[in-house]
Amino acid sequence: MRQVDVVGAVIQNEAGEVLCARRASDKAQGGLWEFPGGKIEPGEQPAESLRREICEELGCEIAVGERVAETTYRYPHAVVRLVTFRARLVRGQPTPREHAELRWLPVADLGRLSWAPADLPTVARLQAEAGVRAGR
Ligand SMILES: Nc1nc2c([nH]c(=O)n2[C@H]2C[C@H](O)[C@@H](COP(=O)(O)OP(=O)(O)OP(=O)(O)O)O2)c(=O)[nH]1
Repeated sequence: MRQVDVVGAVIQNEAGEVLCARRASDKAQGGLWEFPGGKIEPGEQPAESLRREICEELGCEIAVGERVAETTYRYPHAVVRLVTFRARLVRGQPTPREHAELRWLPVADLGRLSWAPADLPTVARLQAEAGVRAGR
């Protein structure tokens, strides 16, 4: 089965809210929420791919920080290895060029969205770090 390496950005604003992006309905995992990002192209370093994808998808610039989580998830169409990184905006404001919707949410509320399955370990990690109890 096709294996894809994907990077996702956990972008937080000054209030600590996390930028959540809803996938367009015509894509794989359409309508589900994700951390914006995309596939690593051959020869790219993960942080480089992430900066490129955010620029293409959201029209802004980020600085990439430490890794949050890494998961491998077997979807019907491919095996996705997702690595998420903390990131902060350094220029511009995120604008949805490819996503159906963008939303800033407090970490405690992330569990209210329907996430792509590969993203759930990142959500759990962020909530554990913030001391949010499961099921809230
Ligand atoms: N960008 C991103 N993709 C994710 C996340 N979680 C997750 O399961 N995915 C999946 C969805 C896609 O199958 C794949 C990433 O694809 P992508 O966003 O680069 O591209 P796409 O669906 O437009 O790709 P394509 O196959 O149509 O070229 O990883 C996530 O948090 N961010």
